[in-house]
This record gives sequence, C-alpha cells and structure tokens, in this order.
Amino acid sequence: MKLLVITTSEKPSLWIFGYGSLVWKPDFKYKRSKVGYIEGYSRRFWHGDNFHRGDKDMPGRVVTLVEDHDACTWGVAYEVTDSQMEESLQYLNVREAVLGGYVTKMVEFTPREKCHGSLLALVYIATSDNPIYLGPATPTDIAAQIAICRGNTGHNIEYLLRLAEFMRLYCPEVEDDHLFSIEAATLALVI
Ligand SMILES: N[C@@H](CCC(=O)N[C@@H](CS)C(=O)NCC(=O)O)C(=O)O
Repeated sequence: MKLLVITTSEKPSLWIFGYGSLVWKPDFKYKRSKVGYIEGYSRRFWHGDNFHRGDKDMPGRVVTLVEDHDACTWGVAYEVTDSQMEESLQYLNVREAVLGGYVTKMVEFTPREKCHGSLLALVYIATSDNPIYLGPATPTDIAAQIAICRGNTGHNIEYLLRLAEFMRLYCPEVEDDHLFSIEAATLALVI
C-alpha cells in the first residue's frame, strides 16, 4: 500500500488516525496530535483480540471500523515526521497488523478546530474477512465477553473503559450509543 507522505516547505510528515487503544496509548513518538473525526465509518467492538486483551481460547473484543455512509468516528490523529515515520510504522505494523490483524487505509480526517482543513491520515482497520473478526453481537453479549477476557497487555475491561473515558473527556458532545451501552452492560456485570 502506498502511504501519503505530505511534503511541505517544512518537513515530510504522515498523519496516523487512532480510534481505539491508539487514542489513549499511541506508544510512538509524534510531533503533534489533533482530536477530530473521519466520516463514513462507525466504530464497533466487532474485532477479536487473541493477544493484547484475550488469548486463543478466549479472544477479547476490540474495536474496528465498519463502513457506514451516514456515520462518523471520533478519535485522535498524530503527525509523525522524519525518523518518527519509520519508527511509528514499524511499531504499529507489529502491534496492529501482525498481532492485531488490522490492515491499513488512507482516510480523510477532519480536525475539531475548524480553522484547519481536513487531512489525509493512515488508519488501521480489521475487515470482516479477518480470521479473528467476531462481528456483530448485542451489548450484553459483548459485555459478557469483555468482562472475562484478558491478554498479554491487560484486561479487556481496561481497553473498554479507557476508550469511554477518552470520549467523555475529549468528545463530550458525541453520542456513541454502541460504546456507552457496552460500557454500562460491562459495569453492571462487574460492579
Ligand atoms: N486500530 C484501532 C484499534 C487499535 C487497537 O485497539 N489495536 C489493538 C490490537 S488488537 C491494540 O493495539 N491493543 C493494545 C492494547 O490493548 O493496549 C485504533 O486506531 O486505535
């Protein structure tokens, strides 16, 4: 896949859009970040995770993007420049692609600050032909799975609650029924 590296009078750079664990744990060096959204996708807990938040016997549930013409998904875009580009892509290739089953796509990102125009950004998406793709389930069933799964990086509950916390802190105006219904159902199970 060809990446769109933006070359300006300053320095070549690449924007990477995160909408799941990347919003609260990018774990790579970047020049700056912007909160904003991409259009035409919904965020769904429909991807399995048998490494970070689950294992082969009990895969956890993590988010991916599904095409949805009328929807938009909020997250964070990170700008990486110079050596940060190679370092971040190498790191994310292992974390997202090799261990997570995500593939890359270029999408149009719109920052919240309206004074800035839209940007092209790289995003990691797990498609339905992915071997660990779990697909749709009710919030109750997704919660029951998240409540009992953990993996090499930690509990699946942490993954869910950190994402919900990000949305409340940085996107308080956004109504994400899918995310918050799963959060409520999970907390009802564990508290
Ligand atoms: N690609 C999405 C989702 C990324 C994601 O959650 N990937 C999992 C891999 S299955 C991950 O990195 N997990 C790390 C963790 O759970 O702390 C994003 O942009 O945030």
